[in-house]
Amino acid sequence: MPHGPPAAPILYTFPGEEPLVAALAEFIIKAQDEAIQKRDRFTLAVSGGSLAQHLAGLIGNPGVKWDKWHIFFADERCVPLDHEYSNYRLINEELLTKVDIPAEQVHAIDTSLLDDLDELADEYEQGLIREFANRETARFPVFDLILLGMGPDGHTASLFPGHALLTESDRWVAWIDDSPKPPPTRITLTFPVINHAHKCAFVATGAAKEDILHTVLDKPEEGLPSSRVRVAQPGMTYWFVDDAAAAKTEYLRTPFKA
Ligand SMILES: O=C(O)[C@H](O)[C@@H](O)[C@H](O)[C@H](O)COP(=O)(O)O
Repeated sequence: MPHGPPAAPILYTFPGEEPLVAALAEFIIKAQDEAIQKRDRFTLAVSGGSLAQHLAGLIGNPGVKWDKWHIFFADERCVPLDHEYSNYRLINEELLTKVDIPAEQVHAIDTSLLDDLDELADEYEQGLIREFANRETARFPVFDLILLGMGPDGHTASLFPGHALLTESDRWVAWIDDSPKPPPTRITLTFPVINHAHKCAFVATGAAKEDILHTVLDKPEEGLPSSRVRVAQPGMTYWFVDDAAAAKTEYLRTPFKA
């Protein structure tokens, strides 16, 4: 896939949770259909946090072809898979246990490597290489869709403001042991991987996000991690936001159309 400079993100706003959840499901299913048509599979990376509950529109949705889905984690906390902090546990409880996705198509971290973060991140990267090798010729894996959240400090995945990882240009998966949001040890996809996706979509809701959304969208020159998500063309970056989170941003709204 040829990659050009990134286009400006597209902002969709919704009056509340319900229409946002419905629109997000429609958007994901469209991305799924395009991917299956071209590649007969749908590769997705998901974050933790509140994102999981915003995926509820996929449950029981006849448009979803679960057998074609291959799910990775945009970031994961380095804890056992049944730990309260585990992103896998969260997505599993909120979504995966309620749908019919083959277990081997959900790529959790290898928790036998929790004592060696280098090995853990490397093994996760190997999983990406196994998934994407021979399917894409690009230098980086090209996910069909990456779903992200945004923290109140502007972080996304486990890419935090001011962290050395913001300039990582080589690794696909990196680890950190100094996350300001607990727990401290995490692995994360890096910016080159995120920005090579076919599509990347943020979901941010609630008044607690209004200030940071204003900074991230209206002042990208401040270089906060969420502002650095700019998918290379022909890919695109999207924001799914409720009116409460969008209260302060002056960024141009686009009417939603899947
Ligand atoms: O594992 C994590 O901590 C997340 O991947 C993180 O990047 C999250 O998406 C944001 O902190 C937003 O979280 P909320 O949506 O819960 O505010």
